[in-house]
Amino acid sequence: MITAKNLTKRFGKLVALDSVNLEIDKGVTLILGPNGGGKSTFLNLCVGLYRPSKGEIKVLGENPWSNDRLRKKIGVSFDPPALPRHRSGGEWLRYLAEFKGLDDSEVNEAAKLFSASGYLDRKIGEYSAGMLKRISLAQAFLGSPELVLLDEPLANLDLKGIKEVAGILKELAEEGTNMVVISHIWRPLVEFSDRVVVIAAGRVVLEGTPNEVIPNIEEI
Ligand SMILES: Nc1ncnc2c1ncn2[C@@H]1O[C@H](COP(=O)(O)OP(=O)(O)OP(=O)(O)O)[C@@H](O)[C@H]1O
Repeated sequence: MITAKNLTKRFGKLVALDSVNLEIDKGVTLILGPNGGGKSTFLNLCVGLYRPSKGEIKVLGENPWSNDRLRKKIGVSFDPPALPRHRSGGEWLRYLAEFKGLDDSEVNEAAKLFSASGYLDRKIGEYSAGMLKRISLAQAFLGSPELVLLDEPLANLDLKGIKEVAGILKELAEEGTNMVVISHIWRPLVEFSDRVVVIAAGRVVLEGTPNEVIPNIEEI
């Protein structure tokens, strides 16, 4: 699904990702690692918001940089969610549905999935952090994309919400949704993850099945 070859991203003198070679297959891949390690930078390169400084990245066989055709095929939830404050959640999801060539009914389905239907008419700027997260998750799964990338899907949710959303992600995984998930709250997600990748200081430092990787992450 995703191939990175010598993928490097610099911000001025800072090397956020340093010659990363990584192959992400179908299924669920969990990306872990310390703050500032380069995880979100990797996600931003995957969705074409950043352009590599060196090396290359291919997502579903395409170069993601400024690639609207690819953006229509994938779903993404950022952290913090980057959503327009003066629009309602419903307006934003309908705008995205139109961009992706989807029917409006998909908006209701995605909102229902994350229990966000009750506030689709309210302005995003009025949402609590948890409500914002649910709309952002609905955005990611809108129209059942081939690949969904999630940055901290469990952040800002209360304990009940964490359990609920982890359960939904598990069901979607079992139905065959391909996901790349960055999460500091990894315990509820690891049981249904196929692979775990640890990125620290701009490099992939561990990679394998959960059984191979999790026992070795104490120091992260
Ligand atoms: N747009 C940017 N401009 C300048 N520096 C950036 C930018 N985005 C990220 N960085 C830097 O790149 C490094 C990696 O950041 P990144 O957000 O990818 O880490 P992360 O692993 O997602 O961290 P966290 O777990 O805290 O979310 C950090 O040193 C960060 O300050």
